[in-house]
Amino acid sequence: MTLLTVWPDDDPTTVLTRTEDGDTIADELKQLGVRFERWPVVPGLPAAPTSDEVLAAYEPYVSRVVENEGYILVDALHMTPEDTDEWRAKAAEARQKFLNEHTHDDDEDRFFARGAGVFYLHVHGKVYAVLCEAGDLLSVPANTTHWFDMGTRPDYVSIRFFHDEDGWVGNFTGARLADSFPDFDTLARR
Ligand SMILES: CSCCC(=O)/C(O)=C/O
Ligand SMILES: [Fe+2]
Ligand code: NI
Repeated sequence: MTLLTVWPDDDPTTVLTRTEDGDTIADELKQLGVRFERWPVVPGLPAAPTSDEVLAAYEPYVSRVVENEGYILVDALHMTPEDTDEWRAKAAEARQKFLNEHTHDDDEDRFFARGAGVFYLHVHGKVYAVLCEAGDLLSVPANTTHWFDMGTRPDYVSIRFFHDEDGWVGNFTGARLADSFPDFDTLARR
């Protein structure tokens, strides 16, 4: 289940909000300008799908977001566990990059077609951790300070939407709050 946990940004031991209720999560996030939606999960995607396979499966939903939000580039990323040291090294490197707090000049719309990941939004002196699971769309507005944890064994397929041809560009703040707050493995284990 999707999970929202909120802490003061200077006290990861004090939980201000913890909810798995989709409507409550959507309402809380709306106050930050963040869109949260749930789409029906399409079964039968390959373990390591191509972008085209993922986009075809979710075509009507993807088209609606593209039309409503004016996106010009859409792709799908996947992390599919492999039992090799090479894969584990690649996964650890990918994880570390997104654990660094950053912003984007573009909105960050992500739909999870499989698996899970946690977006940590650092806004108004609080940290909002959204554990997204398959079927969740999260739209983080441009310039929102955040980090992302895919966990120690990343396993997800995510559709990404962009307003320009440059694709993913992160502006790193240099902060590393990720080391103080419960990580993906901890939140997903509940
Ligand atoms: C779930 S897609 C990979 C994460 C990403 O693109 C990002 O910017 C996280 O903050
Ligand atoms: Fe990001
Ligand atoms: Ni691949």
